[in-house]
Amino acid sequence: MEKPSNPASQSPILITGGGQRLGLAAALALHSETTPVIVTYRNNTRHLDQLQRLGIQTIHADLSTTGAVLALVQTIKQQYNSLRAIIHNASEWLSEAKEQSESPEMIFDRMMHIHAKVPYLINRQLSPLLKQFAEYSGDCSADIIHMTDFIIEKGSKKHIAYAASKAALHNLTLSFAAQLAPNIKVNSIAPALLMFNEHDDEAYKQHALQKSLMKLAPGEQEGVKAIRYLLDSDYITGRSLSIDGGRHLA
Ligand SMILES: NC(=O)C1=CN([C@@H]2O[C@H](COP(=O)(O)OP(=O)(O)OC[C@H]3O[C@@H](n4cnc5c(N)ncnc54)[C@H](OP(=O)(O)O)[C@@H]3O)[C@@H](O)[C@H]2O)C=CC1
Ligand SMILES: Nc1nc2c(c(=O)[nH]1)N=C([C@H](O)[C@@H](O)CO)CN2
Repeated sequence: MEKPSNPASQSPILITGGGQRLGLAAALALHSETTPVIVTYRNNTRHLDQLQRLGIQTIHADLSTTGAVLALVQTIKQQYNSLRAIIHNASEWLSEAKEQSESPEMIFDRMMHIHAKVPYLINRQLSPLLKQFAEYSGDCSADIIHMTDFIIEKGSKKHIAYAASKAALHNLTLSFAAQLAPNIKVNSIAPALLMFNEHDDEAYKQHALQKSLMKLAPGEQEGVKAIRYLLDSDYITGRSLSIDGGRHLA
């Protein structure tokens, strides 16, 4: 693929893990002629056709190895001079409490890898492309957004490594924000419950809903609104945007 000749107007937003749920909704909401979206996906989902029909570039990338992360970075660098934003959305919610859960070593490594090492490597490798966007566009900064979680503030008995790895991701927000300013803003979005998973039963749902003041599962559009808010801002960097229904007060 040839690199675009008018880079400022064609600097894409890269979303990791965009084949379903929040990543998918963000890709559909943000993709436009002037700011195209690139989505990475691990497993094929029924939504990939829809993304491709809309002109959204889909790149297969199972990011569970360092080699695969570096291969993704190479693919992006070969095709683009600049990027408008990177949204680190790819995630797994592994629990130590499940009966047939993997070994603690495996859980810890997988959580730290996908939530901390992958964003760290991608940010280091691709920040020059984000900086390039800021330079082309004159007065706009580029963005890095880390999807974290409400529980980085209090930990989690059932998702210990997940919580630690999301806390590490928020710490990356602080370091990269300082390192990459003023060309690139770097922020976290920290949701509590956004949406349930298919296998969640009614008892779990009721229990989870009671944890916030708003008693809602607001859905992926609440995440999309937070992403838009940060992309639109000129002044927010090194911060965490909480979307948690007041869970800290419940
Ligand atoms: N949903 C919620 O209520 C909450 C979500 N969040 C955070 O918000 C973000 C979006 O949430 P949600 O949409 O539920 O996320 P999902 O659990 O649906 O995961 C998003 C994507 O990450 C991909 N992924 C996971 N591991 C890898 C890997 N090793 N390599 C490549 N891709 C991978 C998955 O791919 P595949 O389709 O192949 O599995 C999946 O499509 C996440 O970061 C999540 O932690 C935080 C708090 C609450
Ligand atoms: N990658 C994911 N992370 C999280 C999920 C999820 O489905 N995928 N779900 C949650 C829960 O909704 C939780 O916030 C409330 O039960 C957390 N993280």
